Amino acid sequence: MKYLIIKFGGSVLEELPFSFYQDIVDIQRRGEWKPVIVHGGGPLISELLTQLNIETTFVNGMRKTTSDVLDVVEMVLSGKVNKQVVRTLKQAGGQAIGMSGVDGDLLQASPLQDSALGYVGQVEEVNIYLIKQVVEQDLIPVISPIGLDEQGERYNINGDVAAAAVAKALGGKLCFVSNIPGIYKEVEGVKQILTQVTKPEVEEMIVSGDIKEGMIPKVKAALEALMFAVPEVVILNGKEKGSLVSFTSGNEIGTKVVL
Ligand SMILES: Nc1ncnc2c1ncn2[C@@H]1O[C@H](COP(=O)(O)OP(=O)(O)O)[C@@H](O)[C@H]1O
Ligand SMILES: CC(=O)N[C@@H](CCC(=O)OP(=O)(O)O)C(=O)O
Repeated sequence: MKYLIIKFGGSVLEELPFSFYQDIVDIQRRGEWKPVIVHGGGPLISELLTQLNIETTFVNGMRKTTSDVLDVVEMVLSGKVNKQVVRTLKQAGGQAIGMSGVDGDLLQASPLQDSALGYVGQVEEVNIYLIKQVVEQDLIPVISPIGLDEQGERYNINGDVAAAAVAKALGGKLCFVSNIPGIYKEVEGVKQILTQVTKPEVEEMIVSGDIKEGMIPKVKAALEALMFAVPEVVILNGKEKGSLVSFTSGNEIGTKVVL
């Protein structure tokens, strides 16, 4: 069974064309690939935090998460965004089931070493049996990135980190769908999209500042996934119609991350 882990973030969520969801349903129907969705929703979380007058800051693309922030993160991701994605897949003719990483120990987590980030977690284990059961029922799993530790404490997990963990556990291809056509690099004042980027190049671009903000956890997660049995990782633009189908058809699209 070939799994395709599709991660889309808040950057593109509101702008994804309806055809993007239809493409996911089509891919599932054709049967070669089993789509598993992991989503983010960072900007929507920030919006609600601002409305509630709760301060929010990021360190290297990760949100500092106090317990007040954590409540809002869970509300937005596992409530609003997760159900919106399930609903849209239904409108596109598919059947999806929304799950948070909290449900059925789907994302077993531990706190990040960086305690300055508060309740931010990393994934220790993924309950792939649950995902496989759902997939066998011809349902598309839609996963929100909140994890639980052994004591039942919840953690905010970056969506890219969660998607890489799911891809690693399933050994599937990983597709980061974002609002940019790939990773760009400025060469003599001109922005160029890279068709492929290697681990040493990524590391250098983080140091030079060419890769910044939300792109940092994305490329780090991509490299981590590649080091553990994920056959392919690509970053592509969800606003570009047909981009996902193009990727599953083996065409060169977006930026491929390689070791
Ligand atoms: N070198 C780069 N190439 C492309 N995007 C970059 C780069 N460095 C930083 N970014 C930023 O990363 C963003 C994507 O990350 P993020 O906003 O977290 O997206 P998502 O919500 O899809 O996870 C882009 O919109 C862009 O602003
Ligand atoms: C720890 C951490 O940063 N968690 C993210 C979870 C959502 C997310 O990853 O959203 P995007 O995919 O839209 O970036 C956050 O709180 O914003």
